[in-house]
Amino acid sequence: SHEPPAPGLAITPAADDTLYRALGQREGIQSLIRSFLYVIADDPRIVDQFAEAPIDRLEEKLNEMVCVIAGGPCHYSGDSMRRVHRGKHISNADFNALVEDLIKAMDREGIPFTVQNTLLARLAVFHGDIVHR
Ligand code: HEM
Repeated sequence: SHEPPAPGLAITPAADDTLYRALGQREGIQSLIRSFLYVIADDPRIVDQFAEAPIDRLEEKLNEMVCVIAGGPCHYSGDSMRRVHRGKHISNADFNALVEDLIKAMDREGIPFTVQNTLLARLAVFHGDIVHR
């Protein structure tokens, strides 16, 4: 019999809420995630990989995840990054495309460069749980 796979990196709260406030709290994050999903929907490099994804759930879980890692008063109720992306054969190119889409969405939302980089750094730690799983 097999052991269940390790869940991967936990989605843990930030030490303080600086990033959460810089992103415009719950409303700012909601607006960002909405823009992000529109940019992905318009990206021929990766949109097909989301064809069967439950978009309402994805939107909710992305909101929760970004809120938590930004230090906001939220709870992440989704699955681990390793579990949710397992078997999807996501490549580095896919990952980079998604990061570019997030940057485009952050630009549209008027999020300053330094704030963008802080969020990207906190998401980058999940690369190993998402790519080639
Ligand atoms: C930093 C990068 C990423 C983050 C933070 C992220 C985050 C998430 C989250 C929070 C969910 C929802 C989890 C749940 O429903 O419990 C999800 C689902 C999903 N992600 Fe990602 N993701 C990333 C990269 C990618 C990439 C590069 C792809 C493919 C190009 C991808 C494809 C998907 C798909 C298809 C789902 C839906 C899974 C399903 O329920 O069928 N993700 N992701």
